[in-house]
Amino acid sequence: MTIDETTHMCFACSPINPIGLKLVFADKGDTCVTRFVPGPQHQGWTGRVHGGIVTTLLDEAMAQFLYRRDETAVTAELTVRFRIPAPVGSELLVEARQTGARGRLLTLEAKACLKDGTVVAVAQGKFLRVPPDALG
Ligand SMILES: CCCCCCCC(=O)SCCNC(=O)CCNC(=O)[C@H](O)C(C)(C)COP(=O)(O)OP(=O)(O)OC[C@H]1O[C@@H](n2cnc3c(N)ncnc32)[C@H](O)[C@@H]1OP(=O)(O)O
Repeated sequence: MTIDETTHMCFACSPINPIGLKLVFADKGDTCVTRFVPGPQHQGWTGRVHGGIVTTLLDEAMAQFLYRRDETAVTAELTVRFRIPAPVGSELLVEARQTGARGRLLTLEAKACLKDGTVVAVAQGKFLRVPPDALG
């Protein structure tokens, strides 16, 4: 399945969604990676990035890992551990990798780090394969 870059409006990765994060991904070894600098519009408590935004980064990195490997799958379950507050204005490095596959169930993990390597949050994701036409 290939996404039409000119029309898709994914909040996380569309280049044309006006309020989206506009994430750009790359494969690095056995991981899928992206970088994001959260702005003041992404905060929850003052100065801290909203946990939902951090979760979106982690979820999308895992989803992109699969998409880039021709898997059509959706997030079925997601667990996030927020280790430290993510400061507004500091670049986050996000990477995802696959940890398993059994039938339709694919398991992945992702982490978001500051530039110095400090881990901000980690996630475990379960994704279920669906038919390509289920994703429009
Ligand atoms: C390019 C990137 C694009 C961006 C994408 C970003 C990622 C996303 O946001 S995806 C959107 C968010 N997620 C969704 O919308 C998913 C919503 N949920 C669904 O569509 C369905 O519940 C779906 C497809 C996950 C499962 O439904 P369905 O296909 O009917 O399967 P279902 O019958 O419930 O389960 C099938 C099997 O999987 C198992 N299963 C289902 N969920 C889980 C789970 N969380 N953990 C373990 N097993 C599970 C079931 O137990 C069942 O096992 P078995 O066959 O042995 O009985």
